[in-house]
Amino acid sequence: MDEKQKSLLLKASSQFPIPPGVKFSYGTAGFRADALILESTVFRAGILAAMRSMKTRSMIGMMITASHNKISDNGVKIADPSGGMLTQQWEPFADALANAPDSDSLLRLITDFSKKENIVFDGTFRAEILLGRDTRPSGESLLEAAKQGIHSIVGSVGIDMGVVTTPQLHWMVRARNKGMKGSELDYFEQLSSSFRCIMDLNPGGSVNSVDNKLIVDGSNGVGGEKIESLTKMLDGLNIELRNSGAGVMDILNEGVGADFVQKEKVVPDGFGSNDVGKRCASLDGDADRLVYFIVPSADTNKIDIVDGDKILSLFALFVKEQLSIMNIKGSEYNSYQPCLGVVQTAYANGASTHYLKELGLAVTLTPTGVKHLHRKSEDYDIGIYFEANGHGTILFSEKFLSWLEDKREELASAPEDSQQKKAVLRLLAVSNLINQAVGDALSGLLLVEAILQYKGWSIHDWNALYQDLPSRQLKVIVKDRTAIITTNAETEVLSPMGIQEAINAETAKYPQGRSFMRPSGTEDVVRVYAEASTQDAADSLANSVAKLVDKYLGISNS
Ligand SMILES: CC(=O)N[C@H]1[C@@H](OP(=O)(O)O)O[C@H](CO)[C@@H](O)[C@@H]1O
Ligand SMILES: [Mg+2]
Repeated sequence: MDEKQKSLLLKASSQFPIPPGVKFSYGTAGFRADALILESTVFRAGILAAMRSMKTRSMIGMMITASHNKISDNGVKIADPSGGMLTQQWEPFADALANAPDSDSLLRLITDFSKKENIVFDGTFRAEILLGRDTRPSGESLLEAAKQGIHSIVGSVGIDMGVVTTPQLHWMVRARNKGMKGSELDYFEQLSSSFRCIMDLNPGGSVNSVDNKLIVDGSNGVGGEKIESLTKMLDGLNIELRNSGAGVMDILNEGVGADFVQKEKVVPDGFGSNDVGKRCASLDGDADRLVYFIVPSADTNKIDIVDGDKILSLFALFVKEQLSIMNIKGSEYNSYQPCLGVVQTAYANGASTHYLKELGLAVTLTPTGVKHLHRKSEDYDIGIYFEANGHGTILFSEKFLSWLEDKREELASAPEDSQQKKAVLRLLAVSNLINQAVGDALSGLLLVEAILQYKGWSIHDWNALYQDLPSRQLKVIVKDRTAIITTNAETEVLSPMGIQEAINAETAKYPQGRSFMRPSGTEDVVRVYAEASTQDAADSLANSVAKLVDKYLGISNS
């Protein structure tokens, strides 16, 4: 590194001292904290993004968001060239960078790491970073900090995409690195044209046969604004947007949004007795999560949640159906058997896992966090993953897509009503509609709507695929959650010794009982999950396990 680069880094970083007494960690969802203490972290993440761009010789993404967290929080995540999450191998460097106490130690870290990774700072490569932010007011000043970080590496440029959803930014990075057009308009065009294509292939054409009104809770965030732009380009879908964030009293994620709805299981603000029985959906604050819900009666504020597991089940059912239409016995299609796999975490409702296995699908569990689910899904020709909280997508392998393209050509002259041809065209359209970089509430919503239309199903028909087992989640504050070691996709505890046997003994007391504990990757708590055949039983099992956590690891336990 030459003297010019060194002094640029020293000078710029001295403008962004780290706040005293805070430890930052690039957890499951990037850096996240109160926005007031994040400037130095975002500045340093800008440096990291530029270095990642130099290392990969590709465009990198940087998204400023704290998703479903409170409006006063913010955060930053890096998108790798594929549009996916930053490689885990760089996470320790991200942590070290964010916590370096002063400019000199920061410079030393950068010098050492760049030597190890063979990154040469000679200004010859033009590192490019696509920048996006959600609607949080703190986003603007943090964006400036990010730019300063990027500019402190000679030859690096930041391209500001403005206010976008997290999945939009990831999509743009992926598209641009594939040499395709990657503006917001391109994103909307791709989603709307592939949606139209699937709808046109539906048995009744794009004319809607089921109740087509969908009410969307935009979480008072960026998703609402974007869904309005998208809806303008769509026919065959009637969306009523609520909680758009436009009103003076509308506070991001407060009493609204996918996280609130899925965790609290009560109606979000702006919904009520007039919505009984209607098809409703909630996005989260940065629109990478999607859940549906039904208000079952005017007498309660409770809702029936149609969560990520049910979205996964609907997608899996649809894809499986298309594969079996293509795979007519005795036809040439038998020669290649595409492998369809589904990926969940331990939080998936047991009834969903049972349903998917009954469908004959390969179901795998991974640890919590979409990076784990995403990576596992890449093992399949078609890998579908979802977290129960509504983050998920469908991944198509290059091999499978080129096989589908060949089939399309072969069937070009087949009659318009050829079922095989339609199935091929549908799956190709799904691969264009669904965001293959990360889970995306907008593209997920369009696919749900298109499939419901295809099947002629109401939200009630969909919800009846299986009935969720009653479940309960609790948080327990412990002395040191890093003392916990889990295994088997976090379903079992290895350390502290003895606790797993105690959990097993509790769980065995309950019909259809299942429970586990794990340290959260985003909060300083231990999460306890339990399910059983009745709500009372699930509550009681969760409480017993929480007591065990407290006994073995609690604050009072010295
Ligand atoms: C039970 C639960 O919902 N956990 C969430 C939560 O992780 P924790 O490690 O459980 O804090 O935040 C993650 C990031 O948003 C998300 O991927 C995950 O599903
Ligand atoms: Mg989110």
